[in-house]
Amino acid sequence: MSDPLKKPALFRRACLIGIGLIGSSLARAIRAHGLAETLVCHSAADGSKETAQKLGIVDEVYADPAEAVRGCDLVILATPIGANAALVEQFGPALEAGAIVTDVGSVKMAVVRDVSPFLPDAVHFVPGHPIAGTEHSGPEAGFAELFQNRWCILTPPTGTDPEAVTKIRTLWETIGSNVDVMEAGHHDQVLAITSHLPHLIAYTIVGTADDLEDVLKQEVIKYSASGFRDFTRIAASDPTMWRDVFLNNREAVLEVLQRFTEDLTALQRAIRWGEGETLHALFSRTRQIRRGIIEAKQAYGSGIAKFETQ
Ligand SMILES: NC(=O)c1ccc[n+]([C@@H]2O[C@H](COP(=O)([O-])OP(=O)(O)OC[C@H]3O[C@@H](n4cnc5c(N)ncnc54)[C@H](O)[C@@H]3O)[C@@H](O)[C@H]2O)c1
Ligand SMILES: O=C(O)C(=O)C[C@]1(C(=O)O)C=C[C@@H](O)C=C1
Repeated sequence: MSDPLKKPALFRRACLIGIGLIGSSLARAIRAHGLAETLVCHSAADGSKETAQKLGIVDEVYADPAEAVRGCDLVILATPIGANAALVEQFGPALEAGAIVTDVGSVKMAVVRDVSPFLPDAVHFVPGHPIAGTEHSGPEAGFAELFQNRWCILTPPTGTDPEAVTKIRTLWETIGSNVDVMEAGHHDQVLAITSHLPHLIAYTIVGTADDLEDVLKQEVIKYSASGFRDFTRIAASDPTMWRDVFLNNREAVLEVLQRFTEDLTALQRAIRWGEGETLHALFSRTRQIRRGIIEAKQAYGSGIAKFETQ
């Protein structure tokens, strides 16, 4: 018999579209906090959904996305952003009135552009982006604690039902995230410099090292227990996900890349002409910035600083 005193779950039936690193971490966290009575998923025919079922992190798996979302009051898109439009076109007509659709994509303007046209009027769309991840992919790489003490940014378009936004905020806060709400275009500009450009630099530097002559390449591998190793971790991130990020945040990335290239050229000049003061002044400024970030993270109680200062 069901317990009459038991609080109902935040969602009756939730569906994950995509059950890789982020989708499976969410599935585990939703399960751990009892946020959905039933949890189902659809994913590409790459073995993800079968693995998720074997891991016991979802109740049901579906090969057809429209079948997966039927009867759900929450649908979470956790696929590479280039896959969104075709998927929502398929499952949009099967969504029930009042359902909330959200996502975890690393770019927000393009997601709103791709998803909104295929959603029925009676469905609420609350785009989201957890600022948490690793270089690993797939359902086995996920873990329930991934979002603890991390930011999640929501970018609801003007006019979005406030109750739907509150429910998605509650979902993220329950699994341990700090939530901020901002406009999608602003999100894309901020993430272009804090996440997308660093990944582009990591992909470039590792590619450049790999293009060196054989002897040098051996040394790179041998001595990579230093700063270079951190770049190789980032450069191991999922190629499909990151291709889609750069293709879908083109303007903002090109803008910061332009400024970065100018600053790099100025540094190149300072090195060429022996301008030690210029170099010292920049390095002192950036050292202060790093210390400020660590202090701010400690103030927010984030676990990030703990790992980064080791
Ligand atoms: N990896 C990160 O660090 C990170 C962090 C925050 C947000 N994100 C965002 O999360 C999303 C998922 O990234 P991830 O790291 O979990 O990737 P992942 O590769 O680990 O998982 C992707 C999942 O999507 C499924 N998929 C791919 N194409 C599909 C299609 N056409 N139809 C149905 N399913 C499909 C795959 O089967 C897999 O289950 C991306 O939009 C990414 O921008 C990633
Ligand atoms: O820690 C990592 O591996 C990440 O790259 C995570 C990271 C980031 O750049 O901070 C990557 C992409 C996201 O959209 C959000 C988080």
